[in-house]
Amino acid sequence: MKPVIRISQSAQYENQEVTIKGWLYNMRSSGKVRFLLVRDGSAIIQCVVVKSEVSDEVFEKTELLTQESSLIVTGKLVADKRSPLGYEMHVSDIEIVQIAKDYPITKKEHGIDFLMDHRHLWIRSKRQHAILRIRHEIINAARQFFNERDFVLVDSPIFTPNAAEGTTTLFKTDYFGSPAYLTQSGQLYAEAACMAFGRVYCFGPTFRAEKSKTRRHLTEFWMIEPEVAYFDLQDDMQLAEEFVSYIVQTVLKNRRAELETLERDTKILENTVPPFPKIHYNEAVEILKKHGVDFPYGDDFGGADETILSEEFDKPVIIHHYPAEIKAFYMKRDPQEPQFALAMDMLAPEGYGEIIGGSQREDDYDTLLQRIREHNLDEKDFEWYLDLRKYGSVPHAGFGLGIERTVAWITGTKHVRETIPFPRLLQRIYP
Ligand SMILES: NC(=O)C[C@H]([NH3+])C(=O)NS(=O)(=O)OC[C@H]1O[C@@H](n2cnc3c(N)ncnc32)[C@H](O)[C@@H]1O
Ligand SMILES: [Mg+2]
Repeated sequence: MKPVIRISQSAQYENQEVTIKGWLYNMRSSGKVRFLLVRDGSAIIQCVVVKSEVSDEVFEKTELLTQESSLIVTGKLVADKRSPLGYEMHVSDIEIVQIAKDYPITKKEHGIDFLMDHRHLWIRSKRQHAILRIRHEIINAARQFFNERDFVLVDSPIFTPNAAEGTTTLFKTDYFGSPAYLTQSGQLYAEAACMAFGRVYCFGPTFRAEKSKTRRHLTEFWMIEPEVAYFDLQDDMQLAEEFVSYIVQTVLKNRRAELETLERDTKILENTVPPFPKIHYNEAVEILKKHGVDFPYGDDFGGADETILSEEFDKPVIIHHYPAEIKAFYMKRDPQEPQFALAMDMLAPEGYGEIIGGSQREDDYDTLLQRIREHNLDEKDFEWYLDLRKYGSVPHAGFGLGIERTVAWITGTKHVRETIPFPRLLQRIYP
């Protein structure tokens, strides 16, 4: 029995007979030789079938094979400098598991709607596979970063009784006869957790009934949200830049092959190290004016503004001190300039826009109660949240990093629908 290996393990089995279980990615012939590109999810290897070196039965099997047929190949692994993998297999046996008839995604160009309708198959293609591999790396690095710094994972609930990020983008559901809402952000619960553990993070899907059909918006997206007791805005911004730098440098170290598949220019990624430029909202408005944008002072920045702002810098930029009027109820105001909230957004360069939103939280009971009332929120839904300001309240801050927008930037992918396995958009929840 030959060892069954993952293609990515080839280096450990050079000049040995091995078995690989996978699918036919592509095939070409040259007379009495067949070149099978076999993928197993870890990599792709060229398997060479020479008519004179195998039984007629094995060679005839190659005549039956089609794109994405599942098969088990056995043969000798030999070094080959021409192969991106560095190895190829000289086949001695083939077992066909299933012939794939009329696999719909062919090598020709397909429209995006067709590809999205076949997302469950499209994720097998080289580019999509590379993007999702990098997504995995980003999530792994993010968890590693927090685990190495003594953060405790305390996941927030998905069903919630309240709105965290405004009441206009809530998904409402019936919860045994009472209304409940799919979480927009795990933050409020992370604040409770940080009073118990000091420094926490939560990581999960979050939901926004956004009526936006932009390349940056999903209705279900994944967010990782740290929260730290005794942190202020400055601490928050420093944690954010260290966090993003760690993620980017880890991807550069571990996912070169995938970045090459995506033909990603990594210059700006190489440059993503602390410190990041940090500018006040007022400075950001000046930059927009310099670019001839007639920006209404006091507004939030839109996608186009964020693109202009992010293209001013050769690494992510943090904008802080947004007008309090346009920000969430929980944000603390700057005592020196109370018209501004102690908020920050991180914009990725190259026009990818906002990847992080965060702030220092209001820690005074009466002030927070006043904000809840000003925002016409139901006080009883926030009694627990107000308790955090009754029993040992402390300054604290945190942020949320959107996984999909971060994947889009790092992989150089224009639309977030290609950065999540099964995207949920304004007009799509299939497959
Ligand atoms: N713990 C916190 O302080 C997080 C805070 N409560 C929060 O939710 N901020 S945020 O609304 O700016 O969203 C944070 C990030 O979440 C991402 N985000 C936010 N909304 C979306 C949509 N609709 N689609 C994809 N990604 C989205 C984007 O990167 C934002 O910067
Ligand atoms: Mg935001």
